[in-house]
Amino acid sequence: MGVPMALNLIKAGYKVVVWNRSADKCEPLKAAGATVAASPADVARQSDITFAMLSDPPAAVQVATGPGGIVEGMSAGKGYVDVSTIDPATAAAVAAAVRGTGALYLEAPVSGSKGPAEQGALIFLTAGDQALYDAAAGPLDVMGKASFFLGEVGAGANMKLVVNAVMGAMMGAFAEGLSLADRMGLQQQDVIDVVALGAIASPMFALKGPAMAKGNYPTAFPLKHQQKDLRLALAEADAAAQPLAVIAAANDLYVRARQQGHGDADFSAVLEAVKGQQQQ
Ligand SMILES: NC(=O)C1=CN([C@@H]2O[C@H](COP(=O)(O)OP(=O)(O)OC[C@H]3O[C@@H](n4cnc5c(N)ncnc54)[C@H](OP(=O)(O)O)[C@@H]3O)[C@@H](O)[C@H]2O)C=CC1
Ligand SMILES: O=CCCC(=O)O
Repeated sequence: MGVPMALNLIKAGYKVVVWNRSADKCEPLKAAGATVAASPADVARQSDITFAMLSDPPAAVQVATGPGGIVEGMSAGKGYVDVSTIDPATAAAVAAAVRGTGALYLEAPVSGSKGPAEQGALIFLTAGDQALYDAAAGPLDVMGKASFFLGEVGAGANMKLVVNAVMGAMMGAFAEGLSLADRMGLQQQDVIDVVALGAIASPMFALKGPAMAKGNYPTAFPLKHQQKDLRLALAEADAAAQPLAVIAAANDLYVRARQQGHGDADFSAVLEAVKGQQQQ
C-alpha cells in the first residue's frame, strides 16, 4: 500500500523522503524521484509531515518508538500520520510518544485496497490532532477520494476495525455461498451474476468473485492482515461487552486459512478454508 500512495504524492509534486525495513522496496520510489532515508527518524527529520503504512501494532510501535524511530526525529511544528490498521490502544501509545516531542499525531487508517491506492481513491478514517488533519489536507486529497475526521485518537482505529470486521464476515459468507452452490451443481459464475443484480450486490464480490471461482487469489489485501483486523475487532468487542457471533465465526475461518498457508494470498483465499471443510 505504501508504494502506490507515495508514488501518487511524488506525481503530485510533493518532495518525498522514504524508508522501508526491506530497502529494496524503496527502489520504485527512488526511481520516481524520492529520497531514500537511513531510518524512520531520518525521514521525520527531513519532513514536515511523516506518513507510515505498516503491517500491524508491533510494527507501528517499533517504527515510531524503537531505536532510530520516528519519535527521535519529531519536534514541534512537525506531524506524524499513521495510516496503518492498528488497535486504539496502540494508536494512543504512539500518539502520546509523538506528542511528547511537541509534534502532532493523526491516525488515518484507510478503507480501499491496492486499486484505490493506485488511483488515489482511498478513504481516510482520521482522528487525533485536528490541526494536523487540516495541515495534511493536500496529501490526503492526493491519495484519497474522501477523508473523515472522527474526533479523539482511537476513533479512526475503531471505525476501521468495524468496517473490516464486516468485510471479513461478508467475504466469509460469500465463500461459503460459492462452495454451497458448487456442491449443489450450480455454476459459481451464475451465482456471481445473480448476486451482482440484487440487493446484496457488492463491488467486492464483483471484483473478487470471478477469480475466486477459478481458485485464483492475486493478493491485494493479504489474508493475514484481514485476520489481524478480525482479531483486533474481537478484542475491542470483548472490552465493550458486545458479542459478535458471526464475526467470531468468520475469524475462525481466516485462522484456518492462515494455518493452511494462505496468509500471504488475498483474503478471498478464505474460500480455500471453506473447501477444506467439505465432507467427502
Ligand atoms: N493491502 C490492502 O488492501 C490494505 C491494507 N491495509 C492495512 O495497511 C497496512 C499495510 O498493508 P499492506 O501494505 O497490504 O501490507 P504489507 O504486508 O505489504 O506491508 C507491510 C509493511 O510493514 C512493514 N513492517 C512490518 N513489520 C515491521 C517492523 N517490525 N518494522 C518495520 N517495518 C515493518 C513491512 O516491511 P518489509 O517490507 O520489510 O516487510 C512493509 O513495509 C496493514 O495494517 C493493513 O491491514 C489497509 C487497507 C487496505
Ligand atoms: O483493510 C483493507 C481494506 C480493503 C478494502 O477496503 O478493500
